[in-house]
Amino acid sequence: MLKMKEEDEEEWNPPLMATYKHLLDDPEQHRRLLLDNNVTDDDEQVQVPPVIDLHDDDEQCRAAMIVRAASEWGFFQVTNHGVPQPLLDELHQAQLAVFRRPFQRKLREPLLGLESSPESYRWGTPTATCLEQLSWSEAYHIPLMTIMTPGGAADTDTKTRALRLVIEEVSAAMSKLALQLAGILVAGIDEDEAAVAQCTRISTCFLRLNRYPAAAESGGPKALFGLCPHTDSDFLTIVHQQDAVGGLQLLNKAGRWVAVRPNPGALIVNVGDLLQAWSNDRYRSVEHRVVLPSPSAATDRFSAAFFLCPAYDTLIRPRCCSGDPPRYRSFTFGEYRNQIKEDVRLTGRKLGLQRFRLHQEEDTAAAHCDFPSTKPTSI
Ligand SMILES: O=C(O)CCC(=O)C(=O)O
Ligand SMILES: [Fe+2]
Repeated sequence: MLKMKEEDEEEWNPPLMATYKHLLDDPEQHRRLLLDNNVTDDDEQVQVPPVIDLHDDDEQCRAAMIVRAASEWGFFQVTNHGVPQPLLDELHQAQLAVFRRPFQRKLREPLLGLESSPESYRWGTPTATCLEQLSWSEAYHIPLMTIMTPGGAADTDTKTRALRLVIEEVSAAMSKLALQLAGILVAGIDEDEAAVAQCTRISTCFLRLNRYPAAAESGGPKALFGLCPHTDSDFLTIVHQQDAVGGLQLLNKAGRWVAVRPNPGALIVNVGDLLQAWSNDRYRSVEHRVVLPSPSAATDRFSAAFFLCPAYDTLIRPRCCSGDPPRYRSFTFGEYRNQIKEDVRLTGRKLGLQRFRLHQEEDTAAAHCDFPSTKPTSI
């Protein structure tokens, strides 16, 4: 009986439809989303971010490809990345179960049953005043510190312990990969060994588990953002698209949204704001978004993203080469994070790097804050 209830969609879907009905029912909102934002999930696959085989014997060539992709695209895909496929499959299964818990439980219960559980659950966009600001998704934000801190979980059940273990293993494998890639990117700019160490402390890293409910659930054939356009506020991100349902798109240099179709066996890597500032714009933190799968797909989309962040007191100081003037003032990660929170609170938007630019130029403003509120959202 309980099982049947848990499997009832009405029980486990967040009330997105009811909460945002006023926006969904407004044809003008849809017109703006379709025309101004060109939201469609069937972008031609005219370009694909480079796929880099990390087993390639030629280490120098591999590093050069990574540096080039980060400069030209801000995005690339890696194969033979060292995160075991069975582990990723296990995470996917665990994620299905996690999101198929009753909504009220997701709101109230900490995911990992830890005594101090800073992991948080987000659904929709509490501050959205138009469809362009609405992310039709739910997510768990899990700081690595949570799972690395021993103790406090002794009284949790077997399922929760198993979940914690798989999250721990994925985080460990992804952080190893992220550190390896960050090392290559940092070395591409700065020979100083200390620079690598400075940017790659993992105390503030986090894993995010995303679920994008099928568009059918939104009540019809409407285009919606699963995740609003944004840049990541970290150093480097690794994303696993867990199934064949696409939707991730990036804004290319020509200002065109390009679909990043799921590539089985590949992980997606993207440059974050901190790496862009640190590299004085040689690496690009590009805007990206998730568009909901077409209603005909009628399938939820799942992804997991690992965010490599430095310690809050790490100073991000642009590394300039050959007389290039610094384009940003130095700032700490903590300062950056607080500024984003403040901007979102006051304006509803993340202003990001443009806040720290020394010479105000055009900059893309993302509408989405990628740091969740620390409190679970209520209806
Ligand atoms: O779900 C995805 O493919 C991308 C997720 C993402 O961009 C994020 O969580 O910041
Ligand atoms: Fe992102």
